[in-house]
Amino acid sequence: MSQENILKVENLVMHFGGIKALNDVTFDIKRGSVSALIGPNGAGKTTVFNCLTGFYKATGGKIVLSAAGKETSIIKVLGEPFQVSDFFSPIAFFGRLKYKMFGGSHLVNRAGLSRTFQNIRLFKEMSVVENLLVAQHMRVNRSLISGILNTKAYQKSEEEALERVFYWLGVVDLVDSANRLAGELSYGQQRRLEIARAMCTNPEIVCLDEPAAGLNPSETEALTKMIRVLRDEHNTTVLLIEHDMGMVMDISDYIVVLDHGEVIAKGGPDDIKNNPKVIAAYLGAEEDEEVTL
Ligand SMILES: Nc1ncnc2c1ncn2[C@@H]1O[C@H](COP(=O)(O)OP(=O)(O)OP(=O)(O)O)[C@@H](O)[C@H]1O
Repeated sequence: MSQENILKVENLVMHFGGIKALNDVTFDIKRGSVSALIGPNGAGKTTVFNCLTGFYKATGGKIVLSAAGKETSIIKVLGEPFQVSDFFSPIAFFGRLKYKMFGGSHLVNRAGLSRTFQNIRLFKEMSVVENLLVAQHMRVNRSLISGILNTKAYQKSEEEALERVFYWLGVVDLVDSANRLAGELSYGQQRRLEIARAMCTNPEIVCLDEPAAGLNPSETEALTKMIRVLRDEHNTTVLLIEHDMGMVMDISDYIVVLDHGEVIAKGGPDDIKNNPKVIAAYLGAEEDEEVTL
């Protein structure tokens, strides 16, 4: 994969019984970009996110993440079915067995990809700080012996985790709410906390599922600035699903449009705005009708 692309999705297929949610979805995401996945309701956007982040095991296709200095096949680390050829190659067999036993979405996160959810999923009975500490459990020193002996290395690891918490709370403007329960925060604050939680795992690419849903215009504007900060000051690639077209066109370097589980257009905001197929998909308009997004 070219160094320019952080994510390569090739011929992705996802079936739920008889429902073909995704059919041959192919796109690349450039490192350091803000990209958007858009499309009408039911187009398959969240299903793509769920396949990328390991919540679903795709029925077919390839997803390759180029982060943390290596290429990771997301479908492989989730545990693929055995192939007949594995029985002639012990290396291939044990490679697949390892991921069947120990693979999962935690490895996708460790490989450098994290996400937020369309329906906020915070630990509402825990404080803001605790939510961000829990998110880091894969990165901190988890040795039982070190914990019991409270070793220097253990203390240092805890201090670093706390520093990361306050760093990201600063970025999302929630330092003043650090000790409040997550469930007490306003909707917009909870959305920002979800972003901070995703960023605490130090991802190279973050997938935001409808980050502006339910936000008022000034909150959406603040969110737009925050996403630019992630890209420009933290070198994080951002892939978002969003229905707010004003925000998508304003912030995106690249847009992929899905309809009925298929990619119907890809390109910059100007190409997408004027693409008759996209207009037709969104507005149910005829392709030659004069409608703009
Ligand atoms: N777990 C599931 N089981 C069965 N069908 C599913 C499942 N998840 C998604 N689908 C189906 O896949 C299709 C795509 O759904 P998806 O949620 O990905 O669309 P979307 O583009 O994210 O829509 P929205 O903008 O409304 O969130 C829909 O027909 C949906 O019913």
